[in-house]
Amino acid sequence: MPAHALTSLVDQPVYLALALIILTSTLIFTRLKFKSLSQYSQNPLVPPGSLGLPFIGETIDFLRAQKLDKTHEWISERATKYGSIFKTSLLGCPTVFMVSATGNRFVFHLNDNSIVSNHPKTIGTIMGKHNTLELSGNLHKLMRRAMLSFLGPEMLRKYIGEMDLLVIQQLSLELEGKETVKAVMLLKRLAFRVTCTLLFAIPPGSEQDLLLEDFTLALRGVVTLPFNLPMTTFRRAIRARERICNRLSDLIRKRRKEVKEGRVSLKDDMISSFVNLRDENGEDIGDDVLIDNLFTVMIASHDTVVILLSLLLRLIARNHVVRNGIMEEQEAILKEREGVEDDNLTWNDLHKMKYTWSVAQELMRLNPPVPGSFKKFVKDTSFGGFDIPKGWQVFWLASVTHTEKNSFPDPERFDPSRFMGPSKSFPPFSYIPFGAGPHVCPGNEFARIEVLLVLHHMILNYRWSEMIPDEPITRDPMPYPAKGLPIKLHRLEK
Ligand code: HEM
Repeated sequence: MPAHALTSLVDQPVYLALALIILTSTLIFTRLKFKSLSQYSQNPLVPPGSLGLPFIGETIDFLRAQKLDKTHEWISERATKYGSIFKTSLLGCPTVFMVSATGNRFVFHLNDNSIVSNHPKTIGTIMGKHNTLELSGNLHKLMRRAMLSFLGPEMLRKYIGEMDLLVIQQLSLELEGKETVKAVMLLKRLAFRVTCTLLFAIPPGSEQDLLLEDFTLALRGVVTLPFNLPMTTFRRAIRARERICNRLSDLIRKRRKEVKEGRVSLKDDMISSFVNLRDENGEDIGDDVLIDNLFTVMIASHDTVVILLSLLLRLIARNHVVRNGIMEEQEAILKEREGVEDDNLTWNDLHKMKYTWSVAQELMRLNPPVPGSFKKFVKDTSFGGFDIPKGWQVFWLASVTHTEKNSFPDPERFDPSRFMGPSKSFPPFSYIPFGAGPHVCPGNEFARIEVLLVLHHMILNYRWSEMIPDEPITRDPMPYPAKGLPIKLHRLEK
């Protein structure tokens, strides 16, 4: 899930002039708004820090740091200078950073009347205005419950075998006979296939392929400037979103009919479980809400899992200790399965993958796939002796508390054993790769299973090495290997 987006310029040069005019008018308008928001900085009790240049604030500097994978340093520098709560200004809005577990707790515990999501316009447009992250109150609870009925342990146990089969099929389709492959693209196709097949019951084949094409176009719209003009990335993304929504709308209609005729049960897939949802007054909640929420699941289950898996494959290629540890654990599981009738991995097998998951957890500590996101205060509030005015935003972020010395001794060291054994507990809100509070990720278990299955089959069948030594991570804004992680494959003899 993107933390924020403002990194690429409009892609058609003919629009540059027009874009500048729109940008200038937006700047003038936003500057007025900014002026009224930043006047609060005269208040000596607002957090210390610098609002930077008028309107632009520190946005350019922040984006540059992000692109170079130096966000952590950017924040730590200011935290050292001003303390664990400081102000800056990003994207035309005074912004507070709270770099402590207590700051995280404060932000995640505030209720809907005090704080709301504040994603950039591109995200709202592409995910839809009813997307789960923007919802609050009863409607949010209703949609989350419906999602969790599919993403909770009871259902996961049911479809582990199916997910295992899908992973095996997709890996053999992608890797059979290949000596090199771009891992990020492979993982994107795999993750999309798993979500569509298991959660939406859209069978693999041409329909999924067409959806993936549109999905890829739509995602590009999240990380561009929001100029809805012909031939821009944003316009193409909006069109792609419309086609996906039409398809989801057809599927909702079809499933509603099938459920009514008793041909499909509400427990068969997420779309079926959505079709009969009613609000607290028994009213239909509208297909537009259902569509936006299904599309949110499609997006939320994609880059997150792909980033984690890409970074894991990169790590395994680089670190022999980690590779050997995972290999040993997975071989032991394979051995224990000898003579077992069930062809596919089970819930029980996954629970034995403790070291493998600890590696993933430690990787998410140092490189959270969702580094953080914006929320906005809708009421004047105060924290740690500072006033935070209504209208200011806060950027909650995982990465800094993930390297807090008191919670994680020797924080820069990669050490999966932090997550193993009974004494692994960290202070609440210090480790938050899946967020926290009312919007905490409902797909964390689904993600865990998908990641473990892919690693199991990859490590037992292949050895791989990076084709670009020391390929860096870039944040555009998601933390991906900069060149898509091309790898050289060597199939292991059985
Ligand atoms: C490694 C994988 C994943 C990571 C690191 C991750 C992380 C997160 C984070 C940090 C949030 C909170 C965002 C916020 O508060 O602004 C979130 C929300 C969400 N995630 Fe995940 N996620 C992952 C996988 C998944 C998967 C596989 C699914 C679905 C199958 C999913 C579905 C969602 C949904 C629907 C939300 C919004 C929840 C709400 O607003 O109530 N995520 N995720």
